[in-house]
Amino acid sequence: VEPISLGLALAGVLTTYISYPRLYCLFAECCSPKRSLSREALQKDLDSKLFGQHLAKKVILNAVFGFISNPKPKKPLTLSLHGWTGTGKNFVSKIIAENIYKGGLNSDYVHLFVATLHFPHISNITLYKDQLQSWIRGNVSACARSIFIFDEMDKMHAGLIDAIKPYLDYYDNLDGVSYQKAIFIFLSNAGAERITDVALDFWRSGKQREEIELKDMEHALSVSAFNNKNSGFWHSSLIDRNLIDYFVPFLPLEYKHLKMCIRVEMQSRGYKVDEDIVSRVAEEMTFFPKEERVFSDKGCKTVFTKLDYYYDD
Ligand SMILES: Nc1ncnc2c1ncn2[C@@H]1O[C@H](COP(=O)(O)OP(=O)(O)OP(=O)(O)O)[C@@H](O)[C@H]1O
Repeated sequence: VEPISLGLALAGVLTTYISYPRLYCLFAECCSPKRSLSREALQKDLDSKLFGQHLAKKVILNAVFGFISNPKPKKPLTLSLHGWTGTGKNFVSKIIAENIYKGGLNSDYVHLFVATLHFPHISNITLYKDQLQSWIRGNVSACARSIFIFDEMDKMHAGLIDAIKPYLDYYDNLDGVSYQKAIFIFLSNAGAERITDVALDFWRSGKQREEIELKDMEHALSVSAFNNKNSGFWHSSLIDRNLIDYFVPFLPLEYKHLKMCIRVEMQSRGYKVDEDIVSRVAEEMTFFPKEERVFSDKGCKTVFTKLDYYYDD
């Protein structure tokens, strides 16, 4: 190919890319993808991948889809996910991220903060506050539809989260930046005991777990519970100002849910599902309360490493 023709061809491709951003976004990741979130795809993902969390599924599907479909939200979407360890809080954040951005958690527009990793020293709190503010400001300036996930919120110093309070509020813009299209997801174990109490009451009275309704969890996730000194709750000021849109309860997982997690893992490793191994791995887990052994201590968290023992060749 002669250089002039090649140059013209390249220029043509470049012009097409610039004039048709939609075409460009087919090949590279874009902020605020034109292809808006598909409710069906998100629902399918939640139904097929997330086990034992009927309440979380419903709230998340409606909250995320409603927010993304709204062209002019008045404030960013703020979800606070609560529950026992290993019940799917990080996992669901990943599903949300993947349904909005192709790259999921690895997308340039999705940012994960882990309290003990990114903000370990209380003595550096002033520095962390400045860093967090400028990090969020910078990322939202670059992409309004940025997603921020804060893990281990109950281990985060309360003063630190106050630094992002203005960004979660109903401002059209702050210093020229609008945060109204951003999504903030907070993960914590706060309230897990109370959620478990409700689930246990249902189990003891012979009711189906799926009969638990959000209103049954109201007390478990009530402001008074979180403002209780012993609850370790971190964001009472965010609650006072009604800046959290949804409190999402994650129920403790039962034996049958562990088996579902193990089957998925076997399949993803390319093994044929062996029900005997599934039961043996699930039985190795520890359950509580001691007498009834209903809920898994670690949710689905360590089932995967236990599986290694059976496939060590
Ligand atoms: N409800 C669930 N349905 C399907 N898989 C699950 C569920 N809960 C957990 N898992 C599996 O277990 C892994 C660990 O769970 P995850 O990290 O989401 O727990 P978590 O609730 O965020 O726990 P922690 O509070 O300790 O951070 C997930 O990556 C997923 O593979």
